[in-house]
Formats: sequence, C-alpha cells, structure tokens
Amino acid sequence: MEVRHATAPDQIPGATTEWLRARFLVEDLFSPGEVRLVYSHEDRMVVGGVTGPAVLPAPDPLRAERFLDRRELGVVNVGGEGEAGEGETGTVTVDGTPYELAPKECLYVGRGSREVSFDGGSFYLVSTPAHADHPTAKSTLEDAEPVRLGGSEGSNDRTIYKHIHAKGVRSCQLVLGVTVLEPGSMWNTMPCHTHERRTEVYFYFGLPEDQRVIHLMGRPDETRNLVVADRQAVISPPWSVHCGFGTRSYSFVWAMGGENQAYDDMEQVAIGEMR
Ligand SMILES: O=C(O)C(=O)C[C@H](O)C(=O)CO
Ligand SMILES: [Zn+2]
Repeated sequence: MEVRHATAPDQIPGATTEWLRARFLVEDLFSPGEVRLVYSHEDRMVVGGVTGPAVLPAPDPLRAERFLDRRELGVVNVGGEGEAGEGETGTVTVDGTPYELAPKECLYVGRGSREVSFDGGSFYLVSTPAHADHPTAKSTLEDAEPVRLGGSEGSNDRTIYKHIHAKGVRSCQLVLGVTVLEPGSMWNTMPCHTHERRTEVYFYFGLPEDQRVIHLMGRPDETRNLVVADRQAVISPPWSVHCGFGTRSYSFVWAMGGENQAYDDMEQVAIGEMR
C-alpha cells in the first residue's frame, strides 16, 4: 500500500509537473490477481484497483486485523462492455454472500465485514474511516436515480448516477457516484467548484487507450492541469477545483469523504474567476 501525505494550496506556485503527478495522480491501479491500494492523508481516503481473483488484504499502514475493522468501502465495476455489449459482470463476495455487479454498478460494504473477495470484472475501490456499521448493499444504475445535466451546447451532456449518499445507500461519510458523458460531450463539472468540507477523488474510465482527459486542479485563481489516461485517479483536496475535458467522451467515478454528505454543499466557481 502506497501512502501519500496531505498537501496545501501554497505548495502549488512553483510546483513541477512531476511533483503534481506524484501527489495527485494515481496510475497503475490494476494488475491481474492483485489488489493495489493508495492511502491518502487527505481525509484518510483509500483508493484501489482489483482485477480478480483476489482477496482484500489488511495492509500494515492500517494497523488492523481486517481492512474493514474501522472503515467502509465502495466498489464499482469499471470493466468494459462484453463482446455482445451486455457488459462484463464481476462478483464481489462479502462474508460468503456473492453480489454480481454489472459495469458501473456499485456495492457498499459496511464496517465490520470480515472477508471481501473479487472475481471477474475489474473493480475500483474507495474507502473512508467509519464510526458505525451500515448494511452492505448493492446499487444498480436504476437505484441511483439518474440525473441528466448539461447539454451539447456546453459539450457537457452527461448523466449523474448517485450510488452512496444520504438519500440512497447509507454510509458513515462516503459519498460515491458515477458520471457518464454522452458521445461528443467532453467537459465534466463545468462550471466547477470546491468543497472545503470534503476531499474528492475522480477515477476516469471508458476512455480509449490513446486518448486523455486534461484534469484541472488547484485554487480557482492558481490552476494547474494533469494529463490523465484511462483508469487513472486524481486526488482532489478540499481546497482544489476538480473538472476537466477529454479528447473523447468518458465516464468517471467520483467519491468524497469528510465533514458532511450534502452533495450540493459546494462553492461554485464562475469561469471568469479562474486563472
Ligand atoms: O459531472 C459532474 O458535474 C460531476 O459528476 C461532479 C461530481 O459529482 C462532484 O464534483 C461532486 O462534488
Ligand atoms: Zn466535487
């Protein structure tokens, strides 16, 4: 498990591309038969990738017998569509109960779960500290009550699926959803925002291998960019904007941890304020 330390906005002026990528970009999350994990001190969020079969370990930095002794976990199947277009389903088994996840479906795994294993599919993981037990629950795209936002005039026609949130699958602090851009729409999260009460992690997927997303980060008046490939994640601290545009359309998993779970509790930033 890689450990990354927290950052401050006054470190951004003068930061090199390499410095920014080492702190905020998470590459290489997927390797067959392995669970790869990164522990960020930004709200103590852990992100990971699994290509099964594999079992969720309890890495040493957690100093816990089991990964979920003091944590909760969101799992999203980020595997591609099957040859017949029906989607590659994968299985997550929690303490002997199997849950089949189709692409973009999500499983919330509550604190206290003892064994989590993965088979088939390709799974993205996000975990936050937890102080109560909430039941393990699956969320389909229908359960996530899709909301269509934006439009073709802004190249941001997209659908937001909220899986884990205050009015959906319940958790202690984790909030998680999937946003899918329509073909020809490239911009996510514009106009952008910050939320000082929460860290957010974006995981981009469904992007062709030779295409990229240009992810904007930093204080609104001191922005930088990260050039992000398919199946890479960006850690967005509470002080940073998080938005971007792709050279093709794509999907992303967004997940937050921190002070509150109010999805709309954000500070909107007008494009004219950005530098
Ligand atoms: O497309 C969007 O806009 C998003 O998905 C925004 C995220 O949900 C977000 O940033 C929540 O704070
Ligand atoms: Zn946000």
